This record gives sequence, structure tokens and C-alpha cells, in this order.
Amino acid sequence: MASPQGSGAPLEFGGPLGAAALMLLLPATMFHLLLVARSGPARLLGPPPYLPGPEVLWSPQMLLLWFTWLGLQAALYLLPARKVAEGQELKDKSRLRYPINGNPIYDFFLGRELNPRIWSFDFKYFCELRPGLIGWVLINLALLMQEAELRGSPSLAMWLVNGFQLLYVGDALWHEEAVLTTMDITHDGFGFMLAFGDLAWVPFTYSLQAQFLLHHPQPLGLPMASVICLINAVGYYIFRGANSQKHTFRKNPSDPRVAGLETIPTATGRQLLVSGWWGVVRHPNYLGDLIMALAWSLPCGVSHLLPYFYLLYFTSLLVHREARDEQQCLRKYGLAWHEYCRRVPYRILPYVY
Ligand SMILES: NC(=O)C1=CN([C@@H]2O[C@H](COP(=O)(O)OP(=O)(O)OC[C@H]3O[C@@H](n4cnc5c(N)ncnc54)[C@H](OP(=O)(O)O)[C@@H]3O)[C@@H](O)[C@H]2O)C=CC1
Ligand SMILES: CC(C)CCC[C@@H](C)[C@H]1CC=C2C3=C(CC[C@@]21C)[C@@]1(C)CC[C@H](O)C[C@@H]1CC3
Repeated sequence: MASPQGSGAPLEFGGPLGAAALMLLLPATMFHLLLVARSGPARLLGPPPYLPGPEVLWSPQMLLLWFTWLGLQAALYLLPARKVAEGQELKDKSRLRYPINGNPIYDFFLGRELNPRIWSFDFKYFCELRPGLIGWVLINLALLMQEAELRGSPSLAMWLVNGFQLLYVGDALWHEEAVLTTMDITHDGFGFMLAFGDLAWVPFTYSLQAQFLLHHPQPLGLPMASVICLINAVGYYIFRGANSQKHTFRKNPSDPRVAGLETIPTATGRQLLVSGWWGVVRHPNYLGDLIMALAWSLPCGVSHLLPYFYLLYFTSLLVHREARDEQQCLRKYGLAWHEYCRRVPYRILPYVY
């Protein structure tokens, strides 16, 4: 196990100050969103309607349920009947480094250990996909059933939100191996950001649209629903096409599906795709993901900003993530990366950004 960053690496997320602010802001934001989603006015920017007392926040049954959920997921994760995939070569291939006197707040936020494991149980990989993502889908389903109980049947808007997000989570689980090449696994430590992000932020704020719809039913006609389905399909097509193209290329550059694509050689021996999806913008998968995020909010209508929170948060997350990835690629590929940026000047949205 190694520290995710060497002691001389530049600090990210605004260093310890930024990390401390995020650790206060993120849980507060999550509670705020949950409280306003069930209030009448549902104002994203207004104050929460009430502050629940500790008796509402603390329940031994809930804690038990939470640990049972984690335990169940851990048991399934440990089942022997699973595919064993080889991960990317990590930064720690050479020597283990343990910076003493690190920055405690920053380290707590980003995590000191890159891949904490007990035997073959990898905490980060386990948390990244299973409890939070599947939990998100289950919360959505529970909200759909509650709506059916409340109003006789689930609304069309609720069906769409459930369907779209189920597709997204199903896709992530189906392409589970692809998570091994994400910066979360190869670069970031397992600290507050990923533990809180995976286990709390994803299930509770990613299900915000369904929570909103339960308390604020929205009329949605078939023509509008069809347009929204089309937007989600376009987003998914770009997201999956771009991710699969890169994955296939990284696994086997002479695979017939990618062999005809134009590439730039790099000093590391690896190549960069410069045509196909990766020749349109430098992060076509983010573009597809953002288009889907829009489609998840549209069924909630345009009367409130709250259901668009995910789109706003996700845009800033991906812009920041893209900048971090850019720095890492520049360090890895040097001049070849400059050449790629020259050939493909836009990052996420063609002709805009
Ligand atoms: N819903 C959510 O909350 C989130 C979703 N996501 C989604 O997860 C997916 C994975 O995203 P993420 O981990 O950020 O990174 P990416 O899958 O975009 O991978 C970035 C890496 O791809 C490689 N690469 C970049 N350009 C090229 C090129 N032209 N040719 C070949 N390889 C290239 C580089 O690594 P190398 O060269 O070493 O292979 C680079 O570091 C995305 O679809 C994203 O939208 C991400 C974050 C949050
Ligand atoms: C709490 C903070 C504001 C940020 C936390 C970020 C995490 C929630 C995300 C960091 C990268 C993620 C990825 C996914 C889910 C969200 C987190 C954990 C996916 C698993 C979503 C499905 C995609 O197909 C793959 C994604 C990889 C990155």
C-alpha cells in the first residue's frame, strides 16, 4: 500500500483549507437538499424549512440496517464466483513512500492509502460501485413504490427517472472492470472524499430527482417524455461509445473496432487516440454523461432549480476532474499531450469549452 501522492506532489482541492471546507460543506449540502426536497416550496437556495432534532437523525435500527446493507454487499463481494481482472500499473510500482508529517486535514480528505485492503478485500473498489450505486437504485425504487401507494400508480416522470438511472447503474456494473482505470482507483487515496462520496453522497443526492417527484408530482405528456428519452439515448450513446472505444483501444490497439483510428505516439510507448470519439473533444465520455444528467432532471419540469442540482454539481465535478486529468496526462505524456491538445482543442463541449 502506498501514499497516493508523493510528498512533493502539488496539493489538489485547494489544499488543507479546501479539504476542510469540503468536509463541512458536503454533509451540510446533502442534509439541506434532503430537507428542502420534501418541503412545499422546495427552494434550492432558500433556508431549510426545519432542522431535525437528534432523535430524528439518530436511530439504532437505521444504523443496524446500514451495517446489514454493507455486510450483505461485502458478503456478495467476497463470493468466490467472480471474474478476477488485472488492474492498471499503479504509481507505486517502484518504491513505497510514507511521508511522515503529512497534512492531516488534507490527508484525511483525500486518504493516505491508495488501495487499503484486508487480504483480497479492497475497500475502495468495493465502495466505489456496490453499496452506493445499488443503494441509489433501491432508494429510487422505494420512492417509486411510495408514489404508487400515495397516488395509485407511479407517475410517468418517476418511471423515466428510475429507468434512466437504472440503466446508468446497470451499465456501470456491467462494465465494472473499467473502474480500474479511473483516477479514483489509480490516483486518489481512500479518504473522506471517496468514502463519503460513495456511501452517502451517491445514494442520497443522486436520488434527488425521485425524492423531488414524490413530494412534487409533475405532469408529463407522452411527446415531452419521448423527447427526454431521446436526449437520454443520445447521451448514453456518446458516453458508452467513448468509454468502450478507449477501453478497447487500451486493451488491444489492434482490435479491428479501433485499429483504423488515427493515433499520436507518446514517449511512454502508449498511444493517444486522435480520431473517433476522442477526436471530437478531449473528454467525449463527460459530454455524454452530462447530456444524460440533463435528461434525468427534465422529467421534474422547470418550476424548481432543485432537481437540476445534480446537473450543476456534476458539471463542476467534471470540469474540475477534467483539469486534474489534464495535469496527470501532461505529466505522463509531455509533448505528445500538447500535440493532442493542439489537434483536439475542445475539452468537453465542441466549440464552447
Ligand atoms: N456519475 C458520476 O458521479 C461520475 C461519473 N464519471 C464517469 O466515469 C467515466 C470515467 O471517467 P474518468 O475516470 O474521469 O476518466 P476517463 O475514462 O475519461 O479516463 C481518462 C484517461 O483516459 C486516457 N485518455 C485520455 N485521452 C485519451 C486519448 N485521446 N486516447 C486514449 N486514452 C486517452 C488517459 O489515461 P491513460 O492514457 O493512462 O489510459 C486519461 O487519464 C466517465 O464516463 C465519466 O463521465 C466520472 C466521475 C463521476
Ligand atoms: C463528495 C464529492 C463531492 C465527490 C465525490 C465523488 C464521487 C461521488 C464520484 C467520484 C468518481 C465517481 C465515479 C462514479 C460514481 C461517483 C464517484 C464515486 C461511477 C462509478 C459512476 C458510474 C460510471 O459508469 C463510472 C463512474 C466512475 C467514477
